[in-house]
Amino acid sequence: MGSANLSSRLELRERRRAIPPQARMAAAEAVADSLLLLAAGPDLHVAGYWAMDGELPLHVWQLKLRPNTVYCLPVLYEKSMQLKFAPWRSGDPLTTNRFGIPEPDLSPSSMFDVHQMSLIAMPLTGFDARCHRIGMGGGWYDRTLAFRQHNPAPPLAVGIGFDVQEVPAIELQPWDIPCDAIVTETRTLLRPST
Ligand SMILES: Nc1nc2c(c(=O)[nH]1)N(C=O)[C@@H](CNc1ccc(C(=O)N[C@@H](CCC(=O)O)C(=O)O)cc1)CN2
Ligand SMILES: Nc1ncnc2c1ncn2[C@@H]1O[C@H](COP(=O)(O)OP(=O)(O)OP(=O)(O)O)[C@@H](O)[C@H]1O
Repeated sequence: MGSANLSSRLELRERRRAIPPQARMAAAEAVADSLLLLAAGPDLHVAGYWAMDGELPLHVWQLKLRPNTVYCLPVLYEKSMQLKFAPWRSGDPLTTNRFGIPEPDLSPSSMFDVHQMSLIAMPLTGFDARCHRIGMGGGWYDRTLAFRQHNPAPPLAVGIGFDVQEVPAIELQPWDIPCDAIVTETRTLLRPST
């Protein structure tokens, strides 16, 4: 996750939680429209997340997706310590993972591998103008997207966060996978090409 230490990660999570409900709802609307512009093709598989701990909610985006786009949630696949992606629609059964986050209740064989995804929206704890990200510290997205170190998109890796989560500069660690884009309630940042 770069140079941010534990206390700044906690501080950034605190900032995220402090967003008032109305601003949070408005942000969910704005981010939905920006995400729809980023992934516009037919028959897409896209991944969101079940927002918790003040994360920017993606339910508006999910509701606005084209009918042939498959919305998925991340699932912890302990065998490889990577994420798989499971299709989920409102009403489908859920279970909870070891962090207490809801996951679709499906067998791993019905889940999608990262290579089958077109776009993965990742919750940010912090980000900088170069599209470097700080996550929750588990390394789940970094391990899952490690092949992107040497391969182009897809999947497009899109960080989602509020403007207040921006920090001056995040130093990349060798395993860090930068975002291709970061979407906030006011902006879409595209990663500089160098
Ligand atoms: N909504 C959401 N889903 C997600 C993530 C996420 O950050 N947000 N993940 C992103 O990687 C993955 C899960 N990784 C996670 C890693 C750490 C913690 C976490 O809350 N750690 C707590 C300690 C929780 C505990 O052990 O009981 C903490 O640091 O306070 C959560 C998720 C996949 N799904
Ligand atoms: N490709 C990888 N191979 C092996 N271990 C990795 C890899 N990527 C990350 N890790 C491990 O994960 C740990 C946490 O990484 P980091 O602090 O960057 O997480 P994060 O990016 O904030 O979390 P997340 O990716 O879940 O949002 C690292 O210390 C590292 O040990």
